[in-house]
Amino acid sequence: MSDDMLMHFSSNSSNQSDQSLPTKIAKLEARMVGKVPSVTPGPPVQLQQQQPQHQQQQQQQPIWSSVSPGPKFGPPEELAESSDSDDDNGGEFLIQANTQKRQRLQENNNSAVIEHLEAVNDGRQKTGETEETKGGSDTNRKKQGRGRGQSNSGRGRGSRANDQIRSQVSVSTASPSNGQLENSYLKDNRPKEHFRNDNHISLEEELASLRAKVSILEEDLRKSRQEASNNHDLCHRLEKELKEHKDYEQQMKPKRTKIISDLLISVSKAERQEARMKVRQDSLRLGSVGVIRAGTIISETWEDGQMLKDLNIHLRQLLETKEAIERQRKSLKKRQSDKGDGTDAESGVQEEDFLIQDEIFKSRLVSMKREEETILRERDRYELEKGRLIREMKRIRDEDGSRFNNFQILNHRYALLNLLGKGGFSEVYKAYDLVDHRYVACKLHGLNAQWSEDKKQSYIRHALREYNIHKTLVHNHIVQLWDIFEIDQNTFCTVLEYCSGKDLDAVLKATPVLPEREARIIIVQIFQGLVYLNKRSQKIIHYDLKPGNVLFDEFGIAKVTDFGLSKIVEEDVGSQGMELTSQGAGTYWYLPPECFELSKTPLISSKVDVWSAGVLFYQMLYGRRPFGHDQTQERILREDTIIKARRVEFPSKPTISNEAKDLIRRCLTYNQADRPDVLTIAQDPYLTYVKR
Ligand SMILES: Nc1ncnc2c1ncn2[C@@H]1O[C@H](COP(=O)(O)OP(=O)(O)OP(=O)(O)O)[C@@H](O)[C@H]1O
Repeated sequence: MSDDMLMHFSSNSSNQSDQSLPTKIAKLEARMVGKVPSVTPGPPVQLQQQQPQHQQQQQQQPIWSSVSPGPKFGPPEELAESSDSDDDNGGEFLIQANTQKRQRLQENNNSAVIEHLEAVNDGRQKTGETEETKGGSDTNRKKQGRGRGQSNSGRGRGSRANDQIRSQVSVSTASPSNGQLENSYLKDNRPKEHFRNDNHISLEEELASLRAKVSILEEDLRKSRQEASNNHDLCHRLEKELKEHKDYEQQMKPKRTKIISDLLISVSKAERQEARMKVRQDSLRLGSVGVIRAGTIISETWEDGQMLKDLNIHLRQLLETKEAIERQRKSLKKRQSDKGDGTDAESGVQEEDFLIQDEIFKSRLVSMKREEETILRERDRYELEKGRLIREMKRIRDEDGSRFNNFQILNHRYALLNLLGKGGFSEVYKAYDLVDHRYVACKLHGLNAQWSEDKKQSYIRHALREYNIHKTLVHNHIVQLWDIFEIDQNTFCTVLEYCSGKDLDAVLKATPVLPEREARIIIVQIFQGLVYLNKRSQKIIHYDLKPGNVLFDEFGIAKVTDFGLSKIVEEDVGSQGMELTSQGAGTYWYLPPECFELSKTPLISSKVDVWSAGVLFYQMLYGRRPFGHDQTQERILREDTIIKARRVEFPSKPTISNEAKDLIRRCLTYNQADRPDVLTIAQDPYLTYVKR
């Protein structure tokens, strides 16, 4: 075997996955041809470079000189040309071609040998890289062929290299009669006896196992390529499918939106119908609004329904009977005292009869009292129902009169459904967010067209202020504000988290007194919301805490809402609080004494909310507000009711725990300076639920 072959092995195998394999093969081949001592481990090219050039020439000289250019191949120039395009030449051709090349190299003073080998090697590496990325393209094959010079054809890196190994190995082992090799062996002057048979066999075995390894690796490579190509196809197919899905989705979106909003509209229409039917039915029992005319003035009046009428008649009859019995009893007593000696001579009534008669009257009166109490309880219940009916009637009337009652879709996203209620300057609609797919509450703020431009601007400023405060608040016990947008010149909309439960005002109207346990968990949640407002870098005073501003979601979680009057606490504010510059129209029952200070600008702090929460808690427990319960707003102001509210009184009924009363006393501390702030009162054991 020649050095030339070694060079082939080394260069062909440079990109194999098992780097040591070609070296091994080369070493084995070298050993087989009797060059064992001259081949040291490591890439052969490197090996040759390390040797002095004259030594290389000496070693190569006999082989090259022994090979005469055969008539078949012609001059080296021709070979160089033909090798470029011919991919089908076998190993024999390669060896001869290289030999031709070598002759030329020798003529060039053998100095270009190493360069040539490096070029061949580089060319192959390059081809290997190109093929790895592009795999099997014709252009690459050509490049590869060129890169390998005459000795290589354009097949894949691994397979070509291995083919070459195979062909060259077979040349050296299976075809000892090959003229060139024969010649080289003979000229090398090495006796054939050098080859020991046993050694030869073991080397052949090793060679065979290496070949097997190579073919396994080739097979693996082929499979990996196949897999990569399959994955690529799959990826391509999935991408296509995804695009189709997206297109379909885009196409379906308007249809789906239409279906959803149609469904919502039919449900809402059914709800509207049901609500109106219920009102009609309840009106029969509980009453309705009638119209009375007095001259040109038309006013509305409430007319009780049959159930209330019957109850009232029953109650009146009961009272009349009671009065009659009282009268009877009085006359019996009179007769008894007139008789004196215990016998009514005229009527012959005995003393005992008097006593029995009186006992009958008394017993009758007691049972009538019981009956009266039952009727009164029933009437109270009807009164509550009547209140609810009146609110529902008002809501329906507001809904019928609203310009947003025709199921509009606002801002291309919010499908308006039914009216939830109407406030001072706003209508709140239940709506469906067609983008985020959830129910929301759309609060429609309408500016009165009659207002002056100044008033409109002031209202917008006010609403934007509320929005800017509210939008930053994210807490479980604060109603979330999602969005704001303009509808027209005089109307804009804020989008709020929808709370499907009643508000606390409606709850207390239906059940004026809550069990302490229920009231406690509500006030705890309100305080958690307040703590959140006071733990932010920009503290907020709600300033309008009242039952109507506490909403419940579907799970009964209480949430504070309506930040229309809230104040941002200035950073440099002292412990006494900040100046209340705009009083706002807070509800007087729930505001602390400092807010009624008229002689100077009041200083306020989070303690305002502590007072309001105390009033709320009291109201939930006792069914009435602690100060000015029966008074109008105007009267509270006129009579300085809150300014005089120095001490809170607790009714004897219902029975409330001392801990709850203590909390209320702390919240309703008259002096602002002595009253705990939100963060302090939140530590109260009654509000913490921690087992001690
Ligand atoms: N986020 C919401 N989810 C469900 N219902 C709501 C929501 N916000 C308000 N409502 C209901 O809408 C109705 C009107 O609310 P709004 O806040 O406009 O009225 P108000 O507080 O009574 O009036 P004002 O704001 O003028 O004091 C109320 O019955 C309230 O319970």
